[in-house]
Amino acid sequence: MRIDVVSIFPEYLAPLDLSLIGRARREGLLDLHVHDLRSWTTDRHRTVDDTPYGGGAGMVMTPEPWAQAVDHLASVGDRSYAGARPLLVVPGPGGRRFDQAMAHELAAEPWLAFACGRYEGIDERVYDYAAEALDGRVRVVSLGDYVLNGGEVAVLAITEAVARLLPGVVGNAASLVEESHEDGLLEYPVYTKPASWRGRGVPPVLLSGDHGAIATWRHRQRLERTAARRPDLLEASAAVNGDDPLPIR
Ligand SMILES: NC(=S)c1ccno1
Repeated sequence: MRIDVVSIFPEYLAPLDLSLIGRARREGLLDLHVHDLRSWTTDRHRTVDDTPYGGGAGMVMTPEPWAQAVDHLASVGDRSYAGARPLLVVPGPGGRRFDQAMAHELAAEPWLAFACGRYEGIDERVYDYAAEALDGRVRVVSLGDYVLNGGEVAVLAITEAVARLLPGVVGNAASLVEESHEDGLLEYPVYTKPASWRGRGVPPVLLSGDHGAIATWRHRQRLERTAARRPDLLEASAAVNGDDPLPIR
């Protein structure tokens, strides 16, 4: 997978050099290109914003640098990928909610590009321009119903959630199963040595060696934890599957 990120703070993406994502890049599983939007400015101050038409607080990101960034991505597609175009993801509070299902969707894409807005946002005409230049593949995506100062933090989160699903990135693919949100349930509690710690023990079933009993216990823990913390997930599952949210009584 190739990922391009355009930002006025490229150094914000430095954490993508670390840990599993950094190793995936070094092993060629992930081809990451981070671009400074200001490299597509022409004035002495490398300006990327201006006052909003219609008034209001703050500044709006001007369209031209973004259009040149989009043109660069299209030219990369023409030059190196037989005319292919990336799916452009623009993080923003007004976007479609990012979730594990979308992480899988994005992980199936060969090429993602992220546009990190700042200030009060990007001139709306850029979205239309990008849609024309990128075969209509532009998606505004929100991590949640809250406001960040820009898209970079969201790109870090989305990139990690997506890249870890790529074959070979997470050492043991089995660890991706039974994770929270993979099948509509939260994950079960985990324990490790020592068996007795500051007067607290480990559930005896986990020390029993009875794998069937352990699996049953873990599933029940997932159901109970989901019911306690995220009942909405159970209601959504019941609405879709028509099943009793807590079949184990
Ligand atoms: N909620 C998201 S993803 C966001 C991006 C910028 N501000 O909020």
